[in-house]
Amino acid sequence: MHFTKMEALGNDFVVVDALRQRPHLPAEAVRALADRRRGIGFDQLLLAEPPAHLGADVRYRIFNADGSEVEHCGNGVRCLARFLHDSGLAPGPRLRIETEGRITETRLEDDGQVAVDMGAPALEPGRIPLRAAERAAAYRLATSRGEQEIAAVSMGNPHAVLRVDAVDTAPVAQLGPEIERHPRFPNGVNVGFMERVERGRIRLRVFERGVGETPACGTGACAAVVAGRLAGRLDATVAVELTGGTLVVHWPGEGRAVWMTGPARTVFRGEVELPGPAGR
Ligand SMILES: N[C@@H](CCC[C@H](N)C(=O)O)C(=O)O
Repeated sequence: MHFTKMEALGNDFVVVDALRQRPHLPAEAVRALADRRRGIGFDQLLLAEPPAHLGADVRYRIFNADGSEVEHCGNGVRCLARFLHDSGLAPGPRLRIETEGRITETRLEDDGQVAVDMGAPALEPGRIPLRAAERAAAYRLATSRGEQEIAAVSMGNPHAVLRVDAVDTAPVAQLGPEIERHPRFPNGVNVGFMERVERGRIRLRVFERGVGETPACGTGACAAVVAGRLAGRLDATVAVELTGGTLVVHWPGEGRAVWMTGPARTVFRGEVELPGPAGR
């Protein structure tokens, strides 16, 4: 299978062109390829397929390193736009990319950055999904470290956002996996730890569902800005400083789309033998 290894702020991807090849990629093959010693290594595998929706340039599917298929990936969609452009599959600077049930518009900027319209966030518990009687600005979750207050946001995929005083000492490794699989989130959840620095700047670490802590998470950055804006603590444009670098997120407010801008880069291209039925 031919593939392209890409990264955005250290969040890394294997992009597979399934327009010109037809790889068979069951969950165990994705897990084997994700292995950083025995495979290629990545946070997500992105599969570019022919679009099902009229007016879309391409459809793409997203698989976490644990083999689970998910709904959206903010850094991934920027890498996919860069891949489609650089490989000549969609040469224009503006693309319409189809993911599960939504069209995402991307724009390649003159300075090499990629901007993406991430759509409007969903905040109703049923759409996240979160088990809660009604929508609230904050929910209380029982954890082994006591009750935690979280905001819950769907950017197409589910996010819990916790406010912390200092992101460097936040209990990401302890609370991340616990909240990721908390019974209140029936589909699991990505967990963001957000430190507000000023109205236009936050620091963020994200424990990604199906992966673990990553250097950057695009949908996580958007969810954190939405949560901070709804709490009245952030301006419409925010620099989100993640471990791997900075994303700029712009959200005018409820009912409006979130825009995110940041880098997306090809690291190398390669060919890999797909793991056989016995995983060899
Ligand atoms: N890296 C991502 C998010 C990928 C999906 C996530 N782990 C999930 O399970 O929803 C991003 O940049 O948004």
